[in-house]
Amino acid sequence: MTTYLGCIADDFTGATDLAGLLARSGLPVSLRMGVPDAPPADTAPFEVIALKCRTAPVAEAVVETRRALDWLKQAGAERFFWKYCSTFDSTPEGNIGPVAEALMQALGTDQTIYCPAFPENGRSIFMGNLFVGRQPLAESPMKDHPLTPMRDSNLMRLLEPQVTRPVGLVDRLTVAQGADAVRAALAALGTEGVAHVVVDAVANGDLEVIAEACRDMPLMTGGSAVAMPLPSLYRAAGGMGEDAARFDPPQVARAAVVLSGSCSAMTNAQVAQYIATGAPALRLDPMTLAENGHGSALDWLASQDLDRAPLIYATADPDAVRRAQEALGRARAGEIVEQALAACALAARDAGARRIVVAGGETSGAVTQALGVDRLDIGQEIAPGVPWTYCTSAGHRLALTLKSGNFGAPSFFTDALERA
Ligand SMILES: Nc1ncnc2c1ncn2[C@@H]1O[C@H](COP(=O)(O)OP(=O)(O)OP(=O)(O)O)[C@@H](O)[C@H]1O
Ligand SMILES: O=C(O)[C@@H](O)C(=O)CO
Repeated sequence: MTTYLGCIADDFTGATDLAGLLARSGLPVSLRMGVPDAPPADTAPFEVIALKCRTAPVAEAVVETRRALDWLKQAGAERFFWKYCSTFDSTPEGNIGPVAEALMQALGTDQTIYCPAFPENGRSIFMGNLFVGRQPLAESPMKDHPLTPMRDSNLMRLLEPQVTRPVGLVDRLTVAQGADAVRAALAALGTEGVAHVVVDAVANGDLEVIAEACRDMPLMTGGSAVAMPLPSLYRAAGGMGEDAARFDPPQVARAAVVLSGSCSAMTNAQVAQYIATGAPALRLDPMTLAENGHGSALDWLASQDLDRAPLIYATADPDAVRRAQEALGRARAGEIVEQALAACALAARDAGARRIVVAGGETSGAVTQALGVDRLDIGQEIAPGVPWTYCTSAGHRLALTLKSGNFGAPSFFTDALERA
């Protein structure tokens, strides 16, 4: 099947978020975990490749995204989307800007847009400043993120040190005038040599305007929501087969496990609420893991009734995360936890778990890699940007949900388990 849009996501929860929003169109979306080794076959109109490169060294992220681009080109895609976090998570070195520049160069294009807005999840952009709910990004809980603390809310200032060419803005006043005004503003910026354009959006209507204005750009970049209108726009333009069947989720056994490595404020609330329901829960402490390994977590898991969906979590408040990072280093603390949760996922699968709920993008990357999952089919959305997905791991059909740190209601874990 022709691929209309080739998407590259910088983490695994971000990729399921994007795939879930594209799938709202009813058109088939295929999500590949990492760049497939085999050349494209059995492709969908919307292909998403999930990478784990949000916090990778810049050179590594550029190489991986270029490989993904080549695969998507081979699949026939002519337009591309670079998906990063709706809270613009990146280190001062990158990787959002350097990857965008590398993709632009490979595609021979001089301009792209940056629109991480996701109004349904409270992310809006006004005058180039990103808000999380009513708080500027740098005053939101994102200031304490374990890997990418966000200490500035201005997207132009965040992007400038990451790119070599000029950065500009199309503001909300222009977006409010419609797609032609956005196109004209982009063209005017283009004549001034502005390659990287942040575009304001505060509501889904703004995203529809922006998508309409930018749908023919070789490369768009942003959060998932600005891509959401694209399937309908491409379908309306004609030429897209209507016969592609929507994915029909399989029945999976009830046995489940919940694995949480996200330390976001929302995941902290979700863990607390799930424990309050009486669910069995085990807290992992990075310092203890560093000293003793994760054997005792596996022993605990082996003693659990998986029909009660036990929770294993390293989720902690910012002070506890800081203490662990001071003792072990930021990257090492993260890795130890990711390895432990990945080992728990494998053990749970081998013990019969067929529904696995994972919280956190890096954590999801570690878990899906451990499970050897290379492709996910997109099922029902549990919360905006968090669908159930289905895959095969060691011959077992599994339902997997990869929850972005900040997404979902406080009742998310129960909500998820009630819906698959
Ligand atoms: N108690 C802890 N102390 C230090 N680091 C931790 C702790 N618990 C988890 N981590 C690490 O923090 C990181 C959390 O990142 P992750 O991407 O999984 O969650 P997130 O950023 O909230 O999710 P998303 O990227 O979807 O928004 C992981 O590397 C995880 O291993
Ligand atoms: O855009 C978001 O907020 C999420 O899809 C994400 O990328 C979390 O890692």
